[in-house]
Amino acid sequence: MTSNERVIDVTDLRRVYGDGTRASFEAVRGVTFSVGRGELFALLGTNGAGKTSTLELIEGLAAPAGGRVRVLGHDPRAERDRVRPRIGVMLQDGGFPGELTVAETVRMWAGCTSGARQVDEALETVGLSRRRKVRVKQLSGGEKRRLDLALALLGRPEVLFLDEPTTGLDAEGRRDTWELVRRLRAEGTTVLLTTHYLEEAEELADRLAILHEGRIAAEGRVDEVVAAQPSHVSFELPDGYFVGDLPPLDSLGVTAHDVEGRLVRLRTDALQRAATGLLVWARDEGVELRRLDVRGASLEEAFLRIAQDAKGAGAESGARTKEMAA
Ligand SMILES: Nc1ncnc2c1ncn2[C@@H]1O[C@H](COP(=O)(O)OP(=O)(O)OP(=O)(O)O)[C@@H](O)[C@H]1O
Repeated sequence: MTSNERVIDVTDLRRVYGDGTRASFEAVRGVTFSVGRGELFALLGTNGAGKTSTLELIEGLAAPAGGRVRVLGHDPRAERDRVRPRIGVMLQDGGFPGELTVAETVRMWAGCTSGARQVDEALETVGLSRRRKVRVKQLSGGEKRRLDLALALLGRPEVLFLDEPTTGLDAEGRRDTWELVRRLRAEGTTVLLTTHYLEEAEELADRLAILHEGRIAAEGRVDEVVAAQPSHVSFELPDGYFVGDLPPLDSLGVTAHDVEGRLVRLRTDALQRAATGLLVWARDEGVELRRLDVRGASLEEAFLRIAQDAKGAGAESGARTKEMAA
């Protein structure tokens, strides 16, 4: 369920590390996007792309070097008192005292949260009830992530920020968290999450942005981002045939091809036309296309391509400049 209300609105956001006296680094370089009420927006990106840096600006934990952030219509930093009670934040590392038990940690946190859930309910929600008496330092990495999530949910937030919520969870834990996030979203919670897992974005996100080196390289619904990528067909040339014997490749909608030994790889934006044309040709010739592989574009491919393209273009990557800090 989404609406036109922009619950999160980010315009030309910039973040610079360093104080200008040493080499500074611009980690977020003009990021713009918005998230509607009840929507789940995923920020994807390679290591160091700027996901956490962006999230922290939106959470009001750091001041932007440029641009504008609004959460629920307010500046999350200047108007922290108006924003903080309505949001839930799950950081990458909650940093809770290791000596406290799980239940004590939740109780302590609840003391600072208005309208907090009961401790039992909070632990039940994330599947930690049986670990309530265990000290935080004895929890596994995945259990710590669940505790972080329980604390983010304590105040029944309207807007939930999740920084890599399933890192360190096993497959079942990840599914459980996805289920919980889906439930929260169905109840109307707006969610902004960062993740390394493409499957997680595919499973959960209404829309996503792929960040690369501090900029948004692609944005939209999963199907829109994927549709911008080519599909692939590959097969082995039948004995005695050459590429020139195939039907004209442009008539099949093929945009690029390469040949390695007998293996032919085609790229196309018209997968059905290319596949049908080849199969009809093979049938008419009475030959078999061995090792035939017909593959639609995927989010993974979009992601890898963006990273690769940027690597090719990226002499400026990692540029550290002083003037950016100004
Ligand atoms: N405190 C800091 N001082 C200087 N540079 C920093 C600091 N924190 C992050 N950076 C740099 O900013 C860039 C973006 O980091 P950020 O943690 O936002 O990326 P990320 O996309 O969240 O990465 P990851 O997926 O690895 O968590 C990286 O190049 C990182 O080295």
